[in-house]
Amino acid sequence: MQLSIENWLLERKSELKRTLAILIDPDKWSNDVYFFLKNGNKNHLPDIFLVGGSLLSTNQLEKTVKDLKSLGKPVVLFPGNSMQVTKEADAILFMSLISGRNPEFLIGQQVHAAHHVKESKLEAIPLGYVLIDTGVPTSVQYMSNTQPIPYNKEDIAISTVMAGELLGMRAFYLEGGSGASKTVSNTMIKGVKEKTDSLLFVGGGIRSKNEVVEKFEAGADIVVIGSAFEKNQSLLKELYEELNVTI
Ligand SMILES: CC(C)=CCC/C(C)=C/CC/C(C)=C/CC/C(C)=C/COP(=O)(O)OP(=O)(O)O
Ligand SMILES: O=P(O)(O)OC[C@@H](O)CO
Ligand SMILES: [Mg+2]
Repeated sequence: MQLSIENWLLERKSELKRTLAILIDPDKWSNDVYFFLKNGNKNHLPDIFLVGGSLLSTNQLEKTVKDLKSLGKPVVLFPGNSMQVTKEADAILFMSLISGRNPEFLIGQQVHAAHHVKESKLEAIPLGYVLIDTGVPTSVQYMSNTQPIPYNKEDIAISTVMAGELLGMRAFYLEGGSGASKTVSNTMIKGVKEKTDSLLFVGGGIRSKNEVVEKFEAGADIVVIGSAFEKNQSLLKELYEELNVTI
């Protein structure tokens, strides 16, 4: 029987395998990037693709997901709003922005999406999204109209994740937002890790192989790279060749 995406990620976690995710913004998806991935070395593909954006201004979500699916890797929706749902994906991070206090992103968007998600039979992974202030405002902060957790307030981040877990969330996404000027601190990742066994995604501003390794060593189960891959697709090759990140 095929494992659900969540169980597959949990199995990798229990085997201490590091999972590298590439975030694809459908607005930036192009045939060039597609053929680069399709024709390149299959060993240099990430373990999993996330697809989403805090704002989509093109109608390319379905095409992007279908193209990515053809590469043979799991494709998981990482939706910025209720419109970013398509049954073509393998799963959806069904998330609530728990670092913020905007009801629209705590529960409003989820209510809008609920029927569509159920009917699509997508696997939904209940996830707490935790935004950290890394100094420069990000799209997600602006679009969600929420205040991120202060950079050095590990205790707030830890309590937020604990509360999410008590509410039944099974995964957390700790991040500074796309293109963050600095990454979430290793101290914060370690602190959160000590208090939860749930799946931990870490992203935002991760640009180099050293940062990828650091975040895994601090406790990330899944490290997500978006902007750096958009700028330089060969980054994947470098990461796999020099770091063996998944093994
Ligand atoms: C469960 C459903 C259907 C929706 C949940 C909606 C919520 C709560 C979203 C959380 C907040 C949010 C807007 C997250 C977006 C995360 C994301 C896909 C970021 C990608 O980066 P961008 O923010 O688009 O960055 P750029 O502007 O740099 O492209
Ligand atoms: O684009 P970057 O900075 O890599 O961030 C990826 C993801 O965590 C954004 O939500
Ligand atoms: Mg985007």
